[in-house]
Order: sequence, then structure tokens, then C-alpha cells
Amino acid sequence: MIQQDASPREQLAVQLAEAAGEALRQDLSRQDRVLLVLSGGSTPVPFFQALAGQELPWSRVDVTLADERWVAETDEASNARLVRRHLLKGPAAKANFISLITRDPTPEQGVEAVTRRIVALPWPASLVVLGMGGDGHTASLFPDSRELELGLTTDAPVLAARTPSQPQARITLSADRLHQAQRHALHITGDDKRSILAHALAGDDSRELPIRAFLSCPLAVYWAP
Ligand SMILES: O=C1O[C@H](COP(=O)(O)O)[C@@H](O)[C@H](O)[C@H]1O
Repeated sequence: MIQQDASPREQLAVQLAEAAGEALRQDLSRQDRVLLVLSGGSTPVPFFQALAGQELPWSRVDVTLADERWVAETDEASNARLVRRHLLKGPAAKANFISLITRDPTPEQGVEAVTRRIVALPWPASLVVLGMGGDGHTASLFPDSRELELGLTTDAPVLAARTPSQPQARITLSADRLHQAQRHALHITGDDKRSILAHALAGDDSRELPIRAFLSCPLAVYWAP
């Protein structure tokens, strides 16, 4: 429920959590297990907190990430750490979380094992929640990455990605795999991201702005100032 004094971003997070909860409940009425794919970064924290409060049979929910930095889960940059801290609490701790990280030193070495974990999940996902960076990247499909072309075109579910603009190596679901969902949402905040989204909507080159690869999923946009 939205509190009277909640900020626009908190209200947005609650609306998205309610929509996600509803989507999962709908699919759980027809199937045994459901899959939820989440993004990391700084935007989703209030969403994760609101989602943790949704009434769901969490033990039947598989949760994974659209992408991850190749760092230990104890690292502040870890998306898994974010999910564990803010979503997998109380009843939601019963959800089955599938990390995109292995003990291998590089994502190129870990990608095979991660792929095995990912393909074993109950696809299509009920919902993929994407984020978007200031450069139009989504998941770890970055405009300046050598692996962008591969990420946008391969039918492999998972790939390693390196990007000059980012300090850590990454692992990411491919666009093809991220498309395999019943529903897609984009969660963004701030005027800068609204302008980037407007720019993305005005063109069609996903190599310039990778978020374009998802604009016609269809994509439900959750934006607040
Ligand atoms: O690097 C990443 O950034 C995007 C956007 O993050 P934000 O901090 O601007 O909200 C995120 O969607 C992605 O999962 C993450 O790895």
C-alpha cells in the first residue's frame, strides 16, 4: 500500500511491486513455479523492499538477475548482494535465488556453468524488470562493449561482457533470453533517464542505445522524477 507521505520514487516502487506481485500470482495460479528476472544498480532498492512485502508463496518463486558484475557477493558492487539485502527477507527469503556468479576468476570461464543454471529455470519468465543506465545500456548490454553485437543477436542465453566504461567485467543474459518473458517492465527515475528514453523512442539503432532492443516487447515504463 502507498503511504501518504511517500516520495514519488517510493510510490513508483510500490506500484511496480504490486504489478510484479500480481503477475506472479496470476502465473502461479496456472503453474507450479514462476521466474522473476531483476536488474541491479541503485534504482531498484525501494522496489525490492516493497516487493518483499508482497503476499506470495515465495518458495515457488525463482529469482535471478538480468546481469551481474564479476565480483564476490560481499562486494558492494554485487547485484546479488542487493537482492539478498533488500528482497530476500522475511517470507520472501523462501524464494530460490539463482546467482550469475561462480568461483571462476573470469566470467568467460564461468559462463558455461551459469548458462546451465539459467536454462534450468522455468522459462518464459513471468516478468523481466529492466533498468537503464545514462548511456542507454540495459542489463550489461553496453553501447561501448565489444560484446554488444553478440549480446543483441546470439541465441545463447548468457554471455560474458567487458566494457571500457566499467571497472568490472560483467556477465549478462542475452537480449534473446531477456525477451523470453510474459511481461517486461523498465524501472527508471530522474529527468536524465526520461530524456534518454525519449531519445531511444525516437530511433531504432540498438547499437547506439541498447534499451531500444526492448521497446516493443511491449515494455511497461515505470518512471518517477
Ligand atoms: O550496471 C547496471 O546499471 C543498470 C542501471 O543502474 P542504475 O544504478 O542506473 O539504476 C542496471 O539496470 C544493471 O542491472 C546494472 O548492472
